[in-house]
Amino acid sequence: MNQDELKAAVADAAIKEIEPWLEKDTVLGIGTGSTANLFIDRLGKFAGRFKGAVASSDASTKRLKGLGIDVLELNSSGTLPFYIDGADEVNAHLQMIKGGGAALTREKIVAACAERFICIADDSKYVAQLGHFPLPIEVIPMARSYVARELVKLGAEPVYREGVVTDNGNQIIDCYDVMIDDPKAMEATLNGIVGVVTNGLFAARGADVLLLGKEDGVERTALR
Ligand SMILES: O=C[C@H](O)[C@H](O)[C@H](O)COP(=O)(O)O
Repeated sequence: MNQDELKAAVADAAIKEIEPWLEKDTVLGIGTGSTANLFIDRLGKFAGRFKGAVASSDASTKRLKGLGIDVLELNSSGTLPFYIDGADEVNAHLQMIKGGGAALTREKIVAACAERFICIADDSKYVAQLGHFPLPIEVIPMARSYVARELVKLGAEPVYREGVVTDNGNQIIDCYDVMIDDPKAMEATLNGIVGVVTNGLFAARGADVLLLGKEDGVERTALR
């Protein structure tokens, strides 16, 4: 199976995981990216059977609406039963790096409001140690150079993702050469730099379930 087929397989598995919970008052949290898109496409056939979705990006909002799924405000949706999203890297503790598509801030907010985070990924995303994928950091534009200097002090090599403006009107710095020994500590340290809006480490709130697409099938890991 190629990578796209593995992504499709985990999207199918995620539908099976949540389908029994699709009732008239169910609101789902929905992620962003190519794997999340495959999930959204499959969710389309259930439009009308559940209340709607909270989306983590303008792109996912557009895709959901195009399939007839109502997109709701997070502030009036309360706690969501599920958040379904992909990852750029995921480890055995279901901690992740996310934000390759610059949607990390809204993803982290919607994930924080969910009872269960279901991560869907092909097995190229599975790593022993986070940090091979450059760690995205969303910054307030006027703080970009300051944040970059602070990142250098931490041993990272920050690179401005030129031309990218997030859905929140901010900018992205990608951090190369950071092997992350303690993801929770690193997440907290990066959050402490003035001007950082969000960093792409999802460690304090990682996933609860990982559906990992492998050549011999979808492997399900549940931590909670
Ligand atoms: O900002 C983007 C998100 O964090 C995505 O979930 C992540 O980049 C994975 O995307 P994909 O499924 O396209 O590999």
